[in-house]
Amino acid sequence: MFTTLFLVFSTSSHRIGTRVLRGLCVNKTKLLVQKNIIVKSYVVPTYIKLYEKKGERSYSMSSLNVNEKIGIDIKLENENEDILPTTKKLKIEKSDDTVIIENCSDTGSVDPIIIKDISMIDETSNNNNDNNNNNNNDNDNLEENTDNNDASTSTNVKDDLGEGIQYRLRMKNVPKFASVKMIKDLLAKNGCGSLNVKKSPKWNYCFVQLKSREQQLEVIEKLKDVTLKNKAIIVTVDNITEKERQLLFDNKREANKERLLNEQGEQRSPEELLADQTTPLHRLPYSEQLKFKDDGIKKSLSTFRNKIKELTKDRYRPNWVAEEVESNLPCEVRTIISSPILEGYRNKCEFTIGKNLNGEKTVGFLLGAYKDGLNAVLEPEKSLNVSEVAKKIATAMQTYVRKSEYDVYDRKTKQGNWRLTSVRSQACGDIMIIVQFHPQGLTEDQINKEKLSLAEYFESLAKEERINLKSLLVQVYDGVSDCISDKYPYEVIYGDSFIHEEMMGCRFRISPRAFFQTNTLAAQVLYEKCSEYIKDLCNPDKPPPVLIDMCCGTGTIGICLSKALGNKIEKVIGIEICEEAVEDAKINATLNEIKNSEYILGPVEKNLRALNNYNNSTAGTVIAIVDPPRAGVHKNVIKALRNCQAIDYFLYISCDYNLATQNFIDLCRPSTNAFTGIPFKPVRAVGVDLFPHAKQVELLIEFHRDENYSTNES
Ligand SMILES: C[S@@+](CC[C@H](N)C(=O)[O-])C[C@H]1O[C@@H](n2cnc3c(N)ncnc32)[C@H](O)[C@@H]1O
Repeated sequence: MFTTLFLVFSTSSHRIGTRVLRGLCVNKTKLLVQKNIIVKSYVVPTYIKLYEKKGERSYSMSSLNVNEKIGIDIKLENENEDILPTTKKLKIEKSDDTVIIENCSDTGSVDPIIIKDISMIDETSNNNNDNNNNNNNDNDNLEENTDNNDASTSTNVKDDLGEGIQYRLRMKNVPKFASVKMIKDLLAKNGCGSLNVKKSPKWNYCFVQLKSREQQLEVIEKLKDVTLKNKAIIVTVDNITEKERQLLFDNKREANKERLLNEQGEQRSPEELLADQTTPLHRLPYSEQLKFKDDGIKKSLSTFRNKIKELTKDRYRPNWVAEEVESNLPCEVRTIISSPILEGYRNKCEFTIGKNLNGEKTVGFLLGAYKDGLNAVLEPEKSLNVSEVAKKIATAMQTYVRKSEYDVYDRKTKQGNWRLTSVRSQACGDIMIIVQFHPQGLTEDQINKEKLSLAEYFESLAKEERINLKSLLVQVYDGVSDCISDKYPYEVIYGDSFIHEEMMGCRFRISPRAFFQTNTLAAQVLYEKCSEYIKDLCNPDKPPPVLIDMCCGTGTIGICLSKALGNKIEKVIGIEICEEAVEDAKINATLNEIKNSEYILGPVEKNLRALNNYNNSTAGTVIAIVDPPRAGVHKNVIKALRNCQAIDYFLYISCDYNLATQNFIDLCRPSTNAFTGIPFKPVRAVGVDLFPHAKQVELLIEFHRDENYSTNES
């Protein structure tokens, strides 16, 4: 009865990680898994998948469900009497370096199984398996391991990686919206120090880079029992050599390239492919685009209502959820407001410098992501949302780069110098250009010479083309990210280090790192809507309101609203994480004669004293407004809002309503130990289209304190 079994062990949710164990079933008396150093920190798995190899490349899968900590039931989905009985009870014992799983089934008809000499590899080292429940991925995993399934040759592959080993950990159960910063903070908070983290917004996992095996083990230990957004973090070792990493990456790229090219057939021209990528709704008439966005908003708000319904099943149910409404919407949702400008509306574009399909140096957009295998750059000539002046600058940069003695940066070989050009072209005419350059060992003199030449080139272009170039900056960057780095400095090589924009009769200074809404004219419509909502909330018989502008950027919302209300605001308090933006906000308040303002630098979740100050205020109204990044705000912000008795009104502006839904839920859910204070209720909502031809839309929701809550609660 010899057979080869593959086991996927997953630990209990609050413990370490998942591993693939590859082994040889010797006979059916005992299942023995010899552990290596990594398994040291393992606890008894709660979830096991067992694969039985049938022939060269065929596998069947069985589920082994853990029965508490002392045993597991085996249920063979693909039953094979020769190998395992239909259902087995297995007992698990573990010592420091061994896990023994033996049959304790009372049928006793078949002896326990022994699997020994098992080599252990990381489940994730050779594939993209992020989901233990994904059979395909598990099978992929096995496919990759079949070459070496003879237990006698087993080794801990991660110890034999040889040269260029990268000590990595894969952290799973990380919310997609979690930023690198959020994860770094979590690591630092748990005593792991400042570590390098790699994460894409599409991943529900991330990689943590370490210097040694010892550090790796230390971090694993420190991350035991750590949770993020209420989910236990699962950590697995994911060591890899640079060569292996590149190979995996190349293979994946090739596969993706094939997939992308075959997906829609070859009928689409590269320009169409790019248009579908950057402006996926461009084929629809604008009225249909608006309907698409309106429907999306309504669907998401209906989900939000259902969620609150669910949470209030056995307890107080607020009126806005209890009432039967055909639309199932939580509040009045007004028709989406269109953008006053449909084309060329983007005031910020980041162009990649690379090679086009003919191998010529080009400045434009990447056709597909580099990781997807399509790394040709296409000129933005036909891009609907790029302004004419930004196109002109991209073309000029391309001309410059084509003549340059330096090559464009190659994302694969990491050779070459010219990397990116970012163009800010504000509605008022101000232009900022940032050029990113890889030093590649050039001397300071060589780099300075290049900066000088670039400055002369753009200065004369600005004169010839009547471009209001206010700021030209260079970032010398030798990192790997494909974006303008937040950490590396900028050097001003022409003009100032900032530009200006005008909106709602106000003027704003914008520094290179500061956020500014990408469609100025539509943002003005959005802010006008906010001021309309706020005017309705202001009681003329009461003292003027205090406005708390969370994630205030350069101070736009607070300043515009203050002006729109005829400066009848008691005070504007802005909280913002980006230092340059806070500096801008302070200057902008002065520029616009807003005297009663205060700006706080730091994450809003850690700077809520602005709210606490008003906790017992009985004077005027306090209105909070938040316009957070895509992922929404930290739940502590919502907690503080609920607990701040002075705040009866809250405006939420979201550019990703699906991601913000959790914030809406936490704001409106019945009081719990975690979310104290009287909940809010949605009162009205409206979408404003800041992104014609793209899928995003801004959603403004007005929330009020649910005044019926305490009296109705049973
Ligand atoms: C969508 S922008 C809105 C900016 C501004 N309200 C406006 O309309 O121009 C989000 C802003 O939140 C800031 N931000 C991101 N995370 C933050 C945090 N945890 N605390 C405070 N500000 C944050 C960003 O730097 C950015 O300026």
